[in-house]
Amino acid sequence: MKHELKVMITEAEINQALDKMAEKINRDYQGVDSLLVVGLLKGSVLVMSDLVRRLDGNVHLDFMTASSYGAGTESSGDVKIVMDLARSINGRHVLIVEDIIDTGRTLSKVCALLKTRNPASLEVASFLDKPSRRVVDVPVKYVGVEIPDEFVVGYGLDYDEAYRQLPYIATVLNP
Ligand SMILES: O=P(O)(O)OC[C@H]1O[C@H](OP(=O)(O)OP(=O)(O)O)[C@H](O)[C@@H]1O
Ligand code: HPA
Ligand SMILES: [Mg+2]
Repeated sequence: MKHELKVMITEAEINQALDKMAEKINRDYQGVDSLLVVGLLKGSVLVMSDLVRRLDGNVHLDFMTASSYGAGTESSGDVKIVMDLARSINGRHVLIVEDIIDTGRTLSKVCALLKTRNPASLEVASFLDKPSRRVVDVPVKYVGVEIPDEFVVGYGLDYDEAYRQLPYIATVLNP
């Protein structure tokens, strides 16, 4: 079936939001000798690459794969760590980058796990935030855009793995 998409956030609006997020992050981490940016695959790939290009200082990258949404639009609630980080985060300043925080289950699980590994600091930057859907409370220090309770695709976000490559964010009118 062909999906009908309606643009919610344009490429220009994404870039404006990224500029603001990066400005805050650069201000907060000024003077920190190195920042480890952790992208949660696969959703964070686009925001990760666009955000880190805007960061100053000594930035290192690592990735983790967490997955809870199968083929549908509802989280299974069962968050699996499919691939772990490549290196230790002991004593590191860690910034997790996500495409979206929805129920909060993914970030809650990942933050709890990473906290046990003694980072010097641990914060979250999520491009999208759907606060009305939250089931688990997770502190997100940097948010690009707050959105209403609609299933969105594009800019890393998928519907059954499709549409991640879109340079804008859209709603699916006929899921
Ligand atoms: O706040 P939550 O309700 O947990 O939802 C947010 C998470 O769900 C999506 O990932 P998904 O598990 O679908 O994997 P993906 O990143 O590979 O798309 C999205 O990328 C976030 O990681
Ligand atoms: O709105 C969404 N779209 C795609 N994936 C998601 N994972 C959580 N929420 C969403
Ligand atoms: Mg994800």
